[in-house]
Amino acid sequence: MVAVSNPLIEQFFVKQSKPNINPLIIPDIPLIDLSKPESKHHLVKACQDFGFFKVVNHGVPLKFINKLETEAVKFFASPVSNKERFGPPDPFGYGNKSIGRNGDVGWVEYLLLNAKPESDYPENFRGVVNDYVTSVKTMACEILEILADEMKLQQRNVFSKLLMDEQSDSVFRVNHYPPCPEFQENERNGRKLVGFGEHTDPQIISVLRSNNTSGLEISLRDGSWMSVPPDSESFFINVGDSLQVMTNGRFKSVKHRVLANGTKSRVSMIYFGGPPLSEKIAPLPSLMQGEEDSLYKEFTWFEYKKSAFNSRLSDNRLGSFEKVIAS
Ligand SMILES: C=C1C[C@]23C[C@@]1(O)CC[C@H]2[C@@]12CC[C@H](O)[C@@](C)(C(=O)O1)[C@H]2[C@@H]3C(=O)O
Ligand SMILES: O=C(O)CCC(=O)C(=O)O
Ligand SMILES: [Fe+2]
Repeated sequence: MVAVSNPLIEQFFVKQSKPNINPLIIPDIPLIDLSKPESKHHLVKACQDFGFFKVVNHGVPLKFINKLETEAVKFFASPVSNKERFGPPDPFGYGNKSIGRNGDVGWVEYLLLNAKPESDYPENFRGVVNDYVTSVKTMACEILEILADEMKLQQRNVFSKLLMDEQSDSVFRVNHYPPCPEFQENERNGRKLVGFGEHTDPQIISVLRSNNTSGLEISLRDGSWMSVPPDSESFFINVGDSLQVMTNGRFKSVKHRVLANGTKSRVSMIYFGGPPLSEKIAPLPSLMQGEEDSLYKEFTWFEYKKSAFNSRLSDNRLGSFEKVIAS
């Protein structure tokens, strides 16, 4: 069979992909059960080894999750003219296929919102997003506080206070990856349709929940891609670039991407916990050992965010903030 060569579709295929992981050596995604005290001992290792883990018994009420998903499904199913009332994203609002301002595209439509409740949310999202974000933020802060405890940092709120701050620059996003029937043929030919191209998240921590459609993949240390089995009852946590810097590279900001599907639509919702714009992002002094040097130049979240939003999705955004250490 011949692959579809519709030029409009072509741009959504992955150009060069590192191999998928060898099925014989698939590692387990770290699983953290927040109701089990012993689970906390695995958190630091998960952030160091993967920068990614799954959370169960998270305490986020199911009714908040379901209400938000219902509204999201309704919104994306509404006429284009309705959705476009909320676009284009500048930076907040409705977007379709175009991601960011620098030419990235994906087989996705989305709503990007300020995590602080705002009156320009689509009507039905107002209270619903607030309930959901408040609850997810509480869970993210609990995780960040356990991490601080486990790393024996004196201030257990050293990370979480950045999300709790009135000025916290946090973002909320709902993504919809519609099925692409034209893609089925290409899938059989081993081609991959990109929903959201490979990238790391710039913030401190991202909390992701999706419906039961697969698509999310994380990049492992050897560069192979591992597919994350979806689980609508759990949350997935990504370490962001800022947490990598604050831990002087001990935690890894995980590279990830989403592949779209020929038949099933994927709906995901992600809270990106970020610090206030004026916050200095630097390795925590209390974490540095002996003569340990900072791996990064000094910058504020404002400076990093500005540089991130001028970059392409797959760029190594932290690269220009790394120090050249003389050997
Ligand atoms: C191509 C881009 C989209 C993005 C801004 C950027 O220039 C590079 C980072 C991208 C990202 C990834 C994580 C989040 O989804 C996001 C909202 C963010 O903070 O950084 C997106 C940005 C976006 O979609 O505008
Ligand atoms: O939609 C997803 O599952 C992940 C999307 C993502 O990584 C992002 O929006 O930054
Ligand atoms: Fe992401």
